[in-house]
Amino acid sequence: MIDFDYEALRRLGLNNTIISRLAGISASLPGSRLCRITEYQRDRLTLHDGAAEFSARALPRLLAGSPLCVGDWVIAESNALNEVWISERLSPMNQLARADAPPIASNIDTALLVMGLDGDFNLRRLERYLALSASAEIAPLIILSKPDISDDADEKIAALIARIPPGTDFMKINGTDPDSVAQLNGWLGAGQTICLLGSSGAGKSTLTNALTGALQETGGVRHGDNRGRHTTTARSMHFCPSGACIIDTPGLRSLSPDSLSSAFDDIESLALQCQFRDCRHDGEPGCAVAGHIDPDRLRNYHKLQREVRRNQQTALDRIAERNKWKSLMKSAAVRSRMKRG
Ligand SMILES: Nc1nc2c(ncn2[C@@H]2O[C@H](COP(=O)(O)OP(=O)(O)OP(=O)(O)O)[C@@H](O)[C@H]2O)c(=O)[nH]1
Ligand SMILES: [Zn+2]
Repeated sequence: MIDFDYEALRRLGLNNTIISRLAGISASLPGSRLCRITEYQRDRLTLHDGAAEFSARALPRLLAGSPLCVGDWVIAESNALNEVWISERLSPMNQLARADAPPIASNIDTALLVMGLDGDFNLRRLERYLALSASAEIAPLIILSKPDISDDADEKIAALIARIPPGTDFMKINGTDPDSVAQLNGWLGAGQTICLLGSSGAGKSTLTNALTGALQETGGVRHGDNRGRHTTTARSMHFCPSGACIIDTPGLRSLSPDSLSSAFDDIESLALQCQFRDCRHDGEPGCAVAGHIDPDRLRNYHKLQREVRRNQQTALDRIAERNKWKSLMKSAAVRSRMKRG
């Protein structure tokens, strides 16, 4: 017998299709529970059973099959040591996944494709996200963020309309304005699962924070969540006061130097004209980039560059870099002491 509290789990997205899939599952231990995966970070899984969230691990036999992901419905069993193990996974209704990469999220009602009306605006990238949601048969909703800081929003929206399939929903939303965010209410009914996709800096966390902001407890499920403000480093599920579940994801692919160059080819081609070959576009003399590129976009570029570098570094490289910094800081401190003294 598998225990579950329908009312509580409905707020986590449980529906009749998933329940019907329980039929084929036989639980081996008494106290087996139906749960949803709310976070997946390296080998640490977090589950919610409608009453509480807790950590769990997957039985090796599950790890051998198709990978688990946030949004999956699973059966959890506790052993005598009070460890929670995932023993079964219910086949998902749908799944956002790319070839050759772990799945992003499953059992999704709407994919929110978040794209800034600033330098983030990129119709080719948007088409990749549209293709991704179409291949999973998940309804897309395009969110054009940062309308308040865009000076050519109308032109961008005209280009968007000319490019996307007719009938594709889109809306302008300023994630920092609650009235603007309220336009999303229609998509946030109880038990709806929304997945946010978009590049780093597009405004996904801002939107998640705005949508989950209010803290309140309802029916045993923690709605409005206390993960606090975050930048997206892991895929995780958050709960809205309205009863919807939001899955926030980090930028789609782990970045490669090539993908960074193609996304920022304007910066990289201007950089060829900087006076110094190793110019960091941070106030150096003869810099061709700094004055010509939106400062926010330049900041994001630097952030992503650091990310790429970190991905390429080995642990030894990182230690060497830290030591180099330490000795630089030390000699700078000595110099300033000498100046003062
Ligand atoms: N003016 C304005 N700023 C916004 C809006 N949405 C997001 N921002 C700002 O844009 C920056 C990046 O937003 P985030 O929400 O952190 O972006 P993200 O998509 O979560 O990025 P990652 O966590 O790196 O994946 C932050 O400084 C936000 O305050 C908006 O609609 N208007
Ligand atoms: Zn420069």
